[in-house]
Amino acid sequence: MSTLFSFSPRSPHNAFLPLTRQRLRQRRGGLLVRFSLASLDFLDSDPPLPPAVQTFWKWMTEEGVISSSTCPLKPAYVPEGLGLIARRDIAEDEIILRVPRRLWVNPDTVAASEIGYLCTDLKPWAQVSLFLTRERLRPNSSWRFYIDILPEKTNSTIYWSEEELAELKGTLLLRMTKEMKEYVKSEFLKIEQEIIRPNKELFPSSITLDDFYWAFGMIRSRAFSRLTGQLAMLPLVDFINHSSKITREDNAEEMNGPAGLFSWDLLFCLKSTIPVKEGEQVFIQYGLKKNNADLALYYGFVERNSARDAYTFTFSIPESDPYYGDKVEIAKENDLDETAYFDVFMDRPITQAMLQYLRVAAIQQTDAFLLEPVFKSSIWATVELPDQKLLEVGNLGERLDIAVRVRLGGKLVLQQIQLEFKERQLKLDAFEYYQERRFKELGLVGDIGEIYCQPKDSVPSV
Ligand SMILES: C[S@@+](CC[C@H](N)C(=O)[O-])C[C@H]1O[C@@H](n2cnc3c(N)ncnc32)[C@H](O)[C@@H]1O
Repeated sequence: MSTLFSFSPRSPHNAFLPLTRQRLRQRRGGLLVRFSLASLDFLDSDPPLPPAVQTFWKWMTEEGVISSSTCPLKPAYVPEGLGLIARRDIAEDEIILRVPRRLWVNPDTVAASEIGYLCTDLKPWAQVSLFLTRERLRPNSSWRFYIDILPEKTNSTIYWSEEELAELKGTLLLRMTKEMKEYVKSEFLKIEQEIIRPNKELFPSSITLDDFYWAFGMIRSRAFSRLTGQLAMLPLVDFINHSSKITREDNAEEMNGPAGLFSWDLLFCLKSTIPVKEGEQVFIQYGLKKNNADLALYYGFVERNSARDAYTFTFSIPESDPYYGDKVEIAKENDLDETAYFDVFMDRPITQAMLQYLRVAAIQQTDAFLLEPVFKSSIWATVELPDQKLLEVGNLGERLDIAVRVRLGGKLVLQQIQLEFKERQLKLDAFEYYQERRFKELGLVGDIGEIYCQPKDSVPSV
């Protein structure tokens, strides 16, 4: 597999060269089938679109998914890579694409394929990853026109080199990336041993971990799952890019409808949630709840918007806790677990759920124990803002820019949390302790703290 980014050990910042159009053209070579492109004049573009994209568009036309006369969209080079441009004005909530189920790549597609019977015990993402990896290596794959338009990689941190990942030191994004890669690797090793090696006739080309990472990255950055209920890669729909200007997520619906000349099928329908003028790019919202670390991990970009700056705290109730069972039970009753994750966003208060979880976890411990991890000097020693300066200097390249913004976002949020906890610490004396409240409820403690040996109501008055 060729690589998009070249590295020079003497110049670490070369690792972060931006993805230029020239590079984009190189990555999507692919097969140019001799379709007549006469009816697809609207695909003319400067610079010209890669042959693989033209072939793919033609394929979609032949499949009856788009009509060159009525399709409101065309593919084009945009700052986000490839994207969809309006060929005419588009109205709010107008359906702009309909992709029939027979063209979705999902666990049903895998089940119906030659390797389907081998994949029944795999998780949906692993099934589709193995399928995509295999189809990519098969010269005569019936999915060739789709696979040829998929990029070789994105800027998702799962594709970053060790040198690039080193820029994320101290961030949760680094841990999330490493854990995710470890998880994918362990699934791959199992699949390799139990499925690929014993079935060489079905897997004639060798499949590497990097091939599997590629497929996983494509799924993470392009698959849809909300509507179909199961993960699905949706050719054509997955040309759509994200914009922070889009504030609605209800961009799709499913319906039965015509799917080609003589067929009827379930259709995945993509809508534009805002009106778009002819010539403008059509966008969707990839997830309002995602923070910048999520965006970097899944899609390989971040937003320059402090509302996405977040720090994800991971809290656990230790098994050694004498009240472990009770506490986990309370957590589960509140849709949490022995380990819980809480995003804290810039300029937004800490959520009640996080404070409640912490209180439960700390019952019968001191408040200092509760807060200690947050104030640990090893964390705070790094909480100054040299990254702000780096951003001001600018011209960092795409990946270093992502790393610096995620680091800085996390640090700013940690600083905000430190202030918030300090303020709470000052007010601690005025707070009622859990035990105190419980004792009051039981009548063992009075309003001003007087202690009774028996419930107050049963204390005889003298
Ligand atoms: C569903 S694909 C969209 C099509 C993609 N641009 C392409 O060239 O194939 C998602 C990928 O597009 C890119 N992308 C989408 N929205 C973006 C944005 N707002 N900023 C930067 N990159 C974006 C990222 O590489 C992301 O992983």
